[in-house]
Amino acid sequence: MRREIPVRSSAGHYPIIIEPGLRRRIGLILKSLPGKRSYSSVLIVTDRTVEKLYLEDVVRSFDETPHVKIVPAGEQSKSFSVLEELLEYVAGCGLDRDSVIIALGGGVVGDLAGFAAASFMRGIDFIQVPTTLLAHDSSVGGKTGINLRAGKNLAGAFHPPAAVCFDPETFSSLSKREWRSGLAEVIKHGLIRDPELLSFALDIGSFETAEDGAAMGRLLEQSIRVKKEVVEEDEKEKGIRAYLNFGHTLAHAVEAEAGYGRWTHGEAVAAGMIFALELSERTFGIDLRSAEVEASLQKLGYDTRMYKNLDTRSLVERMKKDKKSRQGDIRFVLLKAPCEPVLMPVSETELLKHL
Ligand SMILES: NC(=O)c1ccc[n+]([C@@H]2O[C@H](COP(=O)([O-])OP(=O)(O)OC[C@H]3O[C@@H](n4cnc5c(N)ncnc54)[C@H](O)[C@@H]3O)[C@@H](O)[C@H]2O)c1
Ligand SMILES: O=C(O)C(=O)C[C@@H](O)[C@H](O)[C@H](O)COP(=O)(O)O
Ligand SMILES: [Zn+2]
Repeated sequence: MRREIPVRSSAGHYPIIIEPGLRRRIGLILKSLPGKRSYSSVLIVTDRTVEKLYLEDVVRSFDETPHVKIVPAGEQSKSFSVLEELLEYVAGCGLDRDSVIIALGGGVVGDLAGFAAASFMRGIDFIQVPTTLLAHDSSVGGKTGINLRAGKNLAGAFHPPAAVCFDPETFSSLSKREWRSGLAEVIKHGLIRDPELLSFALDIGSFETAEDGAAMGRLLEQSIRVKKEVVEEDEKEKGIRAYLNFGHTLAHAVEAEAGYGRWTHGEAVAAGMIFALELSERTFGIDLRSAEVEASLQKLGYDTRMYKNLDTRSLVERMKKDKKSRQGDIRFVLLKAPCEPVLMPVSETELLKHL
């Protein structure tokens, strides 16, 4: 069954389309986008793993063979060197301002290709074709970018996609580890805004259950709705969008400190969320059932304490470079009650005590 969710953005509206088999109809979708003239050139960006699985289906959906750029799979591709190579390729293929870049893959490909589209000729269209559960988060809202040695996502742009096209059939090839990574962002959306989604996601029991069509549809759609509501209200993170960073202050420090790709983004976010829950409980003197949430996460195979093996002072130094910091003051998204996030400073002393 086809589902379509419109998202309001500074560039107008874009559709999120969820439909089994959609990867075989991307060419048609492009022709049917409201208000779009036909694109002069199409370039698909994908990674080595997704290329083998789904590239041919997408390529065949076009009347004329599109350009293709394949990047290595994994977080290391969100780098200046890969971006530079990609942009040179885009220019070499002769794309112009009426061209479109298609990001076929997970969050890494989406963030990288989206940033290439945001910067090439100061901005051309791009379409997200997400193939991981995690990318329900990364494909919506227009945040694009790459990592610097100094920190995660430190170079990037807000550049809303022209469309987001989910083919849930592509999730069938995801490893358990990638399911786990994606579920962490679903749980985040539950924790900050949707208690019913939170219970459903925590009780999922196994990733085999999550793969079941009905359960997957529910996880995907409810989680997308939370993301949509937040980014529609605050596209450029002037206010409530920062709440989507729940668990990320520590997570991004962990990812950079351990070496990009050592932990998946969702694994790091899961640990970061438990840390933020405990910090919230201490700060506000309330019970947010952090121990229960942690037990559920551990049952699903998350290592919620992996940051314990990393140097505490280095983690704190990295957190100072987080985009939410102001004049070196680290700010965390905490919960003052279930589903009631706040953004507030947390002292270094407090962090060093609990890390
Ligand atoms: N822009 C945003 O708002 C936003 C939001 C959340 C996360 N992110 C970013 O997203 C990235 C993580 O995304 P991700 O977890 O999708 O990582 P990813 O893109 O690296 O994909 C994970 C792995 O799964 C493989 N893969 C992708 N689709 C597959 C499929 N259908 N079957 C089998 N294997 C498949 C990939 O090749 C890769 O090895 C991080 O860099 C994170 O910072 C961005
Ligand atoms: O969309 C957002 O805003 C988010 O914070 C979603 C996060 O899950 C995502 O990891 C995002 O890339 C983090 O953004 P950043 O601005 O902290 O780099
Ligand atoms: Zn995230």
